[in-house]
Amino acid sequence: MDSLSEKVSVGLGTAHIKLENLTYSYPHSDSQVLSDVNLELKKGEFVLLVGPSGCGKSTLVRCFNRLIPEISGGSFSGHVLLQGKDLKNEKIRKLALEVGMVFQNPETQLFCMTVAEDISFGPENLGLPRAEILSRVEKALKAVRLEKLSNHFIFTLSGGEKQRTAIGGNLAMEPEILVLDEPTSDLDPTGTQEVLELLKRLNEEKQTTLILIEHKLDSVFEIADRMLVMDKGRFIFDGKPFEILCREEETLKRLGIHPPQLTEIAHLLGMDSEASIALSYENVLNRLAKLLQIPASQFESQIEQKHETFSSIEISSSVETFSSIEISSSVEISSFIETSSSILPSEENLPFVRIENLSYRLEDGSEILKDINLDIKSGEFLALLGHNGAGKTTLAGNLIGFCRPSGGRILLNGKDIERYSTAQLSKKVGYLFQNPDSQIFMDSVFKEVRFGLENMGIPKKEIEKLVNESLETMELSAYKNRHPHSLSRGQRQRLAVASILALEPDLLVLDEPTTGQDRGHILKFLDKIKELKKLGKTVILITHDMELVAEYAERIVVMKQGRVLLDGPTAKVFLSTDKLNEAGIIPPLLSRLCFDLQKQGINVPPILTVSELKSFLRDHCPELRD
Ligand SMILES: Nc1ncnc2c1ncn2[C@@H]1O[C@H](COP(=O)(O)OP(=O)(O)OP(=O)(O)O)[C@@H](O)[C@H]1O
Ligand SMILES: Nc1ncnc2c1ncn2[C@@H]1O[C@H](COP(=O)(O)OP(=O)(O)OP(=O)(O)O)[C@@H](O)[C@H]1O
Repeated sequence: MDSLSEKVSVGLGTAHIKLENLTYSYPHSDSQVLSDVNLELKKGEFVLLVGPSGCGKSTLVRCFNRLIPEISGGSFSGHVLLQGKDLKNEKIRKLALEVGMVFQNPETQLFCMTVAEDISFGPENLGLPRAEILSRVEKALKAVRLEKLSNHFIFTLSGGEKQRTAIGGNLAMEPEILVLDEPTSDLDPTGTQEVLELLKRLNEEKQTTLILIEHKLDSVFEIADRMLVMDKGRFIFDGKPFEILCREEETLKRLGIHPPQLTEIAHLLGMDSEASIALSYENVLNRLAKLLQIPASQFESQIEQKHETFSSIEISSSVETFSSIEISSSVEISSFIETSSSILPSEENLPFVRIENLSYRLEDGSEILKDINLDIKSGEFLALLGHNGAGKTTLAGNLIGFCRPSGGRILLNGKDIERYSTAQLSKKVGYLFQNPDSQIFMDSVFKEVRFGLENMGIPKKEIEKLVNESLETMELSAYKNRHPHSLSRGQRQRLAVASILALEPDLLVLDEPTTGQDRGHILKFLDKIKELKKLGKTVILITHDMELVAEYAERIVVMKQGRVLLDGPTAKVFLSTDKLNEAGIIPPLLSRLCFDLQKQGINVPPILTVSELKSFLRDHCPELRD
């Protein structure tokens, strides 16, 4: 046992969960996914499990209820003990009642017809009295805000609504141990905050032992007691989250695990070395306010500069927009438009995409999309945001011709999309499904990427080259002969992205493409998308990750209950906090800081990224220059 494993295995009293020398390989595979893992978790601990995509996190937690090796097969050695009891003779059915598990893909665990039936399934299996079952279901529905959808059919739910149902089902079981594998990946920011607060309460009030796997550390590092970092099937760090994040920043970044913005900013301000100051939003805000007591005049020129760049994006819809923003063209954006318009000649000078009075109704008459009007230019990078169930995926479905509008129309290059054949449309528009498993269907990684290209009539040699390039970009070359379903969730997501990227369509509609990815892979992938944008490709990114929106999108469209609520340049939209709140969106940390500084009369320009903050502070705070 190495020194780190020794440290990890030290615990007090009887461990709630104990792993002894756990080693595991999947069937038909020589490589060990878990290598001699030792761990003790105490009752009531709240543990954050992080690590790069494919390092073995999901594999590890599946050993806690014997899904591995019972269901998966493979070569397993070592022991898993639950309160001292070795699980090797336990039945999965029984363990499922003791160890709750929210899986990465909610669809794998929802099997009843309606939301309420699914949530009551667990308590019914516990043999509880009817009144207790009903009370638990009611509480769980409330906790995950699904009261209004309790009788809805599971298959009609949006991605986030399914994730909420899966979490609700586990809450209703009230297990002593709850494992959550990226439970908030499909939730809107408000939903994410609610679920995390709920977990914290569960942990404090019921002493539930929690193991939370997350790639996005911003909201979770403050609430967990302990952080375990995995790489290549073993633990490499174990300790208090904030300490690890500060002490091991370089190693973590190399692994693709990026520190939360709050710790990055605290580091920038030198606060991490001051033991007397707790790391909190308020303390960071106060420190910035103190540093930035600068006369307003110094900022005016900067604000103007920012607005010039922002104003380059035309605001098109009839919905509420930011009238204060002038509409003119910036050099950078207009050059994209020139490039793209020479590639994609548009009829009658129309924008690349025009959505006119679009509505979409279900058979029962309920209106999912209401009077949507949007113009999207070639080369724009637009983020489509909104609460779970707002209608984002439905709008995407209309754009790609999966759903037929009930009213209005969509023009692509000036031509109604109904006049395109499916083949023509699929060459122009690439759609990445919210759930990668909905689009993966070949039996090897290579064939999966090749499939779309073959249908485009490209010569064989050229296809091979394009497939290899695409796999290389998404760091999947090592897996090219593997069956896609033997990949980790993050790897499958990257495969789905690789298949779309290889086709280089004019319009890329990416429905939550970053789910299940570590930060390192996300940034590489979005940098690639940025390159495509420079070639005039248009990008619509549906996401709940506001930091990425701040970093990459020029324009934001916010939807609320089937309508467009806001439409404008990124920095401006993020300062519209009240409206965003209505749509379940919490602006990224830096926008919130700017907003709160402005409220204190400090005239900062809208800052969206840590590097923008860095250069701003370098210019205005001489004491921070080193
Ligand atoms: N059924 C399988 N057969 C073979 N290899 C598998 C199988 N399932 C997973 N693997 C491999 O095991 C490794 C660990 O996968 P796992 O799902 O545990 O990773 P992870 O850390 O949870 O990743 P992510 O963050 O992407 O979800 C990956 O390299 C994956 O390709
Ligand atoms: N066939 C259907 N029957 C009933 N309701 C439906 C159907 N299809 C979609 N809906 C409802 O329409 C609403 C919009 O769904 P959509 O998937 O477009 O939302 P979304 O904004 O993409 O959500 P998320 O962020 O959770 O993915 C949801 O409330 C969903 O339950």
